[in-house]
Amino acid sequence: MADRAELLLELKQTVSQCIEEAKAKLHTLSKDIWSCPELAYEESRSHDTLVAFFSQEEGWKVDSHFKLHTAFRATWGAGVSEQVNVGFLCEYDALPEIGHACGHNLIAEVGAAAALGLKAVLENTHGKLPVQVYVTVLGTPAEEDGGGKIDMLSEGAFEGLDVVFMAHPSKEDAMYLPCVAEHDVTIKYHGKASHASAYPWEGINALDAAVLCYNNLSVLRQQMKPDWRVHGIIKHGGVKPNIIPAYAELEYYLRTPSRAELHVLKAKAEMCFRSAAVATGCEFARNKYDNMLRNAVLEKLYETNGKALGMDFTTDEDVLKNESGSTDFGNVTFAVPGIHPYFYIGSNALNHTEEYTVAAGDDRAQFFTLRTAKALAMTALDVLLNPELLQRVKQEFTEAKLKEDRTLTGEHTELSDKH
Ligand SMILES: NCCCC[C@H](NC(=O)CCN)C(=O)O
Repeated sequence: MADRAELLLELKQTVSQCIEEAKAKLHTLSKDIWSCPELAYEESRSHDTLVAFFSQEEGWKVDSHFKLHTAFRATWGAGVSEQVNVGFLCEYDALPEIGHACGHNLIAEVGAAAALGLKAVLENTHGKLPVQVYVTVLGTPAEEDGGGKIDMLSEGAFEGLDVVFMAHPSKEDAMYLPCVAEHDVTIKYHGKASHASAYPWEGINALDAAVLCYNNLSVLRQQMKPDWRVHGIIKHGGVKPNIIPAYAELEYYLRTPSRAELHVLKAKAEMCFRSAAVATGCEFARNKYDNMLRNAVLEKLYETNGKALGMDFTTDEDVLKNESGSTDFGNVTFAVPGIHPYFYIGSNALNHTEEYTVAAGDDRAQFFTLRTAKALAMTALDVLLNPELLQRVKQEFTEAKLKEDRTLTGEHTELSDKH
């Protein structure tokens, strides 16, 4: 046991050193992505930058345009049977008008750095590990809109992975922040145009329907559970004041802490759409985001490694209980055990702001980004050197998934009976 502990410490020190030695090219990678923000499913340049990055590294097999046009896969390992397949994910989509305001360029850097560090160590263990290891990097586009990981899950991109890691820039270090289930919906109203002054009575005002829909959803909030969310915009409300709008369109996000509750909220919201007018179109998006299935074993390992590297994990109960965005990584956690910690980047700016865009491109973010990559790679080493630990990770995943699935069927039935 002491030998394993000594080996683990030695390998973790080597991982840190390898990532440090690669910091210049990793920074260039991140800055290249940051400087050319691309929207969901349109990340062609970022895809090419990451594919070139791994193609120039020795030993990686790179599949460009993997399952999705702007997704990729890079793999390293012997490809023998009985191996452990460790996955690292890279996100790289930006937000409309404000660029990388969620720091996805840093997510890509963390994934690449952790994979490089782990691979560098594994190349030199010469049989000291109890397992053969395969390292898989998946470039997963369109997290902010559409859910590229969900498309890739349905295409089998995550099959064979034993454990998966990524990390997300934030205003604090956290092993986990609440991630809720979410579904996009576009609501369309078709009316009839007419001159708004000369003969408005001849028109059918689609914008009126949109406004009523907006107000219906606003008053629905009184009957929503406090941790449900409904928020949206009127994307199209007419072209000129003197033309009765013949078309109006709204886009909304519906969110609940669990997959099961989302079903109930969607039903309530749909009644709001339809009661505003005879809604001529109500299209739920192709992909529904799941809540996150946590893994306490991996979170604890990550916390230990992060603290050893100087991370100061938040203990603010408000943040830990209420911070609730969504991510398509939630869907991944129902297929593969994994963690999606958050990391401080040297700024108190809030995600999805122009200030955060500046912070994500600032050199000051590099120290925190590389530290996170080291902690992820070290956490991977923890489970690779200790097969029993990996079994505990998988056991927890199986039990948590079973519990969620029971809730999904049970709560779904119970909630639908009530509404
Ligand atoms: N279908 C739209 C999902 C939006 C996902 C978005 N995610 C985040 O902000 C996490 C950080 N990228 C959200 O929660 O609004």
